[in-house]
Amino acid sequence: MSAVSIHPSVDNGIKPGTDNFAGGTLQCHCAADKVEVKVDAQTAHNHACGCSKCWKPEGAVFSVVAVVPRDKVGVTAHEEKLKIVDDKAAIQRHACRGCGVHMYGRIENKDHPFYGLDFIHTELSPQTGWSAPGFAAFVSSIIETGTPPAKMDGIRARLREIGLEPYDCLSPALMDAISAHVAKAKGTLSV
Ligand SMILES: N[C@@H](CCC(=O)N[C@@H](CS)C(=O)NCC(=O)O)C(=O)O
Ligand SMILES: [Zn+2]
Ligand SMILES: [Zn+2]
Repeated sequence: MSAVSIHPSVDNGIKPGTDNFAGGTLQCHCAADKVEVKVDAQTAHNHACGCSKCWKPEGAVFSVVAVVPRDKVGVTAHEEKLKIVDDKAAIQRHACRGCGVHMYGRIENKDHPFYGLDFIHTELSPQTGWSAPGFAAFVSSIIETGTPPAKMDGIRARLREIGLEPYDCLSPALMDAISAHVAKAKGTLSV
């Protein structure tokens, strides 16, 4: 039996990012009039996401998604093709009307723990050197998009094998950052 497929960019091994990499462009999948986004920064917290809302390439079970400061992200071509997938979601995903690819996800709520960061998929970039994914988030959520629960043990084992520790929410470091943000707002944060 062939190995469980997670996402084409990690199924054959994960390539580390390049030191001093400073960004590049993202292009949608349209054959012509591609939406193009310029990102003037290396990504952080790159990870596989199993949630139903993040964009995945055809056939992939997981999305691969990272963050960059929002002021480092700009649309450089065919912005008119973009639409917000769900303007009620915390992350407003700007998708191409032509091909459906999500070009960037933006948080407009200034009180959100991740306000200031945009979510991007670096597989849309012709450049190499972007940071590599380091963990898998929202793993149990793949059941919501059709993965049989009986396959979950095998999928978690495969994620560990390729170095992506599986979590059913975010990684401990990010969950701690969220709780610290909440504690600070409540005045209960200890240092
Ligand atoms: N089980 C849900 C989880 C959705 C979810 O909470 N996704 C996370 C990871 S991207 C999130 O932060 N979502 C905020 C948003 O989509 O605005 C699903 O699969 O739809
Ligand atoms: Zn497109
Ligand atoms: Zn997600």
